[in-house]
Amino acid sequence: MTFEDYPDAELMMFDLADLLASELSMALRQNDAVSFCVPGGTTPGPIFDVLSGVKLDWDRVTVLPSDERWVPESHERSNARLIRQRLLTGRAANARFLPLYADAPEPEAVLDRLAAEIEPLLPLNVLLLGMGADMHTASLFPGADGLAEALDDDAPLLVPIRAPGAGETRVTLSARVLADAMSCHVVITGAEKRKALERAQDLSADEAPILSVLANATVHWAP
Ligand SMILES: O=C1O[C@H](COP(=O)(O)O)[C@@H](O)[C@H](O)[C@H]1O
Repeated sequence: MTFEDYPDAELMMFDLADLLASELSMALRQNDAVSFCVPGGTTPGPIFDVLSGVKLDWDRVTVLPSDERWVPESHERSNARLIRQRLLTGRAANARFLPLYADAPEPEAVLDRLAAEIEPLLPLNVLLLGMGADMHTASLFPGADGLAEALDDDAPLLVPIRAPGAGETRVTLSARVLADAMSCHVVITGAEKRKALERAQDLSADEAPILSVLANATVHWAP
């Protein structure tokens, strides 16, 4: 793991957006089509705001969430909603979006169809992740029903997750899909998450699922 700390969050968001834009640009020079996987939650909005205005061949980029809350896009907790509102606007409106939600009461009914759409995008070219203070990343929650399957080396691409701390049912890209990304960045803010990241080093991936992606990741932290 590489750790980058920044004096303040605003600076970090700009620098990280710039870094992601260069990685996307380099990937677009080497590939006809590029995948860009991004988190939801409360942290990445400012990065999306910057990236949405960057000049890139967005029409050759497929954006997909790292995980999704099983709610329609009209719901305020939908990760797709955040991504559409903050990233897929301005210049980035030309990107293709692959949602991880489909209109079904439970994800199991549509998982195979969603996974078939993800498969051609792998390995992910550029991956941005968040982390919760409970050491979850994407929707790999400690103690979740579905976590063991999602952490397995032979896991399916997409796994349903149900966890007390997660609110609604989730789907998440499995740990192996995230860990295989060509470039992985984790963005976190605040003292609580920094302590959680330090604590994770002494735990197992079951207890601290963030560990499953850290080997090849750069963690970006600001107070
Ligand atoms: O529930 C989620 O949480 C993580 C972390 O979110 P944050 O609000 O603490 O930044 C996020 O990365 C993930 O995509 C989301 O579904």
